[in-house]
Amino acid sequence: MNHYRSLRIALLGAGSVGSQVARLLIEQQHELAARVGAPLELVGIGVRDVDAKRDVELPRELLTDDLETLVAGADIVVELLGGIEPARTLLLEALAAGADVVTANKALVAAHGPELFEAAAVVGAHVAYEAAVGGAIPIIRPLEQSLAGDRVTRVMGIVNGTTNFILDRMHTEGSSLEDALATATALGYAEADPTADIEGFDAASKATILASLAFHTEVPADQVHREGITGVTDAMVQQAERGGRVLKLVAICERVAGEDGADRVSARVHPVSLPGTHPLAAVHEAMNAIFVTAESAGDLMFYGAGAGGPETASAVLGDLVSMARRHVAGGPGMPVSTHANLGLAPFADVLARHELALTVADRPGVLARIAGLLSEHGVSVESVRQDPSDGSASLVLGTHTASEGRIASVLEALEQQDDVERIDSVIRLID
Ligand SMILES: NC(=O)C1=CN([C@@H]2O[C@H](COP(=O)(O)OP(=O)(O)OC[C@H]3O[C@@H](n4cnc5c(N)ncnc54)[C@H](O)[C@@H]3O)[C@@H](O)[C@H]2O)C=CC1
Ligand SMILES: N[C@@H](CC=O)C(=O)O
Ligand code: NA
Repeated sequence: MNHYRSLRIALLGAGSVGSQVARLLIEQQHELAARVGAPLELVGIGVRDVDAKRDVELPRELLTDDLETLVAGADIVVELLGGIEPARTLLLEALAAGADVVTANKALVAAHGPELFEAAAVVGAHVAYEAAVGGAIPIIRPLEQSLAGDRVTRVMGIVNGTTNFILDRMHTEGSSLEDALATATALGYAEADPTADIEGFDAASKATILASLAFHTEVPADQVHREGITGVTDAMVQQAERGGRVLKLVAICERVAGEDGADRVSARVHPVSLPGTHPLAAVHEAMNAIFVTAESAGDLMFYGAGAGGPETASAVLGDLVSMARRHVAGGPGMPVSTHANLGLAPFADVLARHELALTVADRPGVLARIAGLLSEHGVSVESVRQDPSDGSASLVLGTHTASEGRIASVLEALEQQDDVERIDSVIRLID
């Protein structure tokens, strides 16, 4: 039986995720109340246009375009608007009034997390954001709580459903990036502005969040090296396939030892080419998979739906139940841990193997000259493939492990080389 008063839930946004959260809150209200020990009363749903047509039918009397007033009376505010403003201001107002906050907004948490956490700490409230990374996959809570006693060394994986969907369709169906993006958008996976997905901003926001949690360090979003998938061509997809490989967009967050012996954090997002037998190669459609390596726990793998309305709503409701239980039981929100305060490793120091595809003049000694140029920059060649065609040749060079800085200077030098007609592609290799 519930003896606690109803908890007032204000929902901001009724798009792909928000409409599903509203539906589930209404359909499962008795079950949720039993789990929390108090009824969860959806007091309003903040929308732009109360008369807009929606896929999910929502009670008209709950819809309002006055988001400020809605937030003012709430115990828990669930933000599913996306973007920075007005989400940031509304959540700061909610926290200042003592409400807990649940959000799926990785862009906001990555850019303004510390400000929100600080505002929550002042009033003993909490900001929960499980849905912000990996959609339905529990990954925030494992890093924040389950692994709080371990020393995480690496978090790596596929964290953007839209780009995984696109690359998967390019491989399996020969789709174009544009067509596959249109399908991903129709399925509710893409951001309101899908540039965030395809240019890697969304994955970089998630890398910021993962690295900050894993390494107990504030990692500013602009310190995450970011490359999206707009440079991935059909030719690159085919070239990967010829080698039995698959292209994926990955986020890699690592604790690395600097030359002075001090640990630093490296966080980066870019496409990689990995063997068809790699576990990440089996992550299809909009699924996500995240590997966490910790000193005592060893390797852990988290896999599931990284995007989608109902899937993401599951993580939002999980946070909501948890926040609601805290209201019933009492006690302050959990503090955010940034005690390690590690420095950030320069991207130029990151080590990787690369595959360079070049179109070169088909004349004697080219290969030797190019290999010599790489060697002058401290990069050694591990493998070479050459296909002659009409006076020029396509050359695919696999390098041994080299720093990103050395590879950048090799690419600059290749641009100047008379033998090199063009650099067709550069992709990092994962084994
Ligand atoms: N769609 C997905 O698979 C996932 C989305 N997220 C995050 O969840 C949040 C919501 O995403 P979606 O539901 O996909 O977006 P959406 O674009 O489908 O929904 C957002 C809704 O908020 C409304 N909105 C935006 N600004 C508003 C304002 N100022 N006043 C009133 N209404 C406003 C929009 O009109 C839209 O209906 C975003 O932060 C997104 O990054 C997180 C994980 C997965
Ligand atoms: N647009 C995002 C949604 C989930 O975070 C994605 O495609 O992963
Ligand atoms: Na999640």
